[in-house]
Amino acid sequence: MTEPAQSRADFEARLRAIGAERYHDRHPFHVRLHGGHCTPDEVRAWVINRWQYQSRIPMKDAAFLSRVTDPDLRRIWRKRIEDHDGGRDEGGGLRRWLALARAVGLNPDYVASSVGVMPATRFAVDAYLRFVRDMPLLDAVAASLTELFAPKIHAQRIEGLLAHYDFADDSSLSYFRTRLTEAPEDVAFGLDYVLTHADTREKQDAAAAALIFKTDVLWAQLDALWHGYVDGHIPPGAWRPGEGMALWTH
Ligand SMILES: O=C(O)c1cc(C(=O)O)c2c(n1)C(=O)C(=O)c1cc(C(=O)O)[nH]c1-2
Repeated sequence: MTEPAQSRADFEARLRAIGAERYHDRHPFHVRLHGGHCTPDEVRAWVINRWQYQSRIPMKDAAFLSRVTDPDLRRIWRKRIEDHDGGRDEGGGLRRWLALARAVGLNPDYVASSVGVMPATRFAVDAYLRFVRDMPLLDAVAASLTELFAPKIHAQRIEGLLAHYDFADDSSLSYFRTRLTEAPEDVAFGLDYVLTHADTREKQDAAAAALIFKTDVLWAQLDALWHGYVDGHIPPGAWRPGEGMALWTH
């Protein structure tokens, strides 16, 4: 027998509890990064691998849009692609991420090529893209709700990086500052969508499972980073310190 649906408030509390327990702000790599304990090469490895996630986000949002029949939903959702891609002249989040790459001494063209990304990162990011392409739209929106917890980690990151690393300044960290205003708008819509459309216990369970899946996508990327660059087990083909550096730093 299926259980009755949870109330809106209880279901929201359930989703938030998933973040409190499983979001990647609790991962030891982020504690190390924000606490100033990463070596410059560990920071570079993070920037290179995280590019894979950033660069696929607009592709997963395009996959989502390609399945939406409601023009109102498409109109709201397409902002996400615009935030990351921006206009031809000013660019968007992706270009801001490459400014961070340059600030940590990497050649942005090397980072943008994704050549040095670890296999585990590719698999995790690809799993997210496929999930959004293949699963019910409600689950796909629910998976994006990790962004509920992102403003906190972005604020911690700005503070931690500014306090501990020479490369950190307003321009190199502009990606995170911009997300502080972009993400809350997206997530307010996404949360309302999920709370409204998950109107049976079965759909609520599926949405909660989607959010857990997404926290795993994020966590697994940092596990791989730790294994590769803190413990020193760099997989074949992945970036090795010294590769992909800018010819000059500023
Ligand atoms: O720095 C982070 O910890 C972090 C996490 C997440 C997230 O929770 O998925 C996103 C972002 N940043 C981010 O910048 C971003 O644009 C973004 C989009 C999405 C998504 O699932 O659509 N998540 C995230």
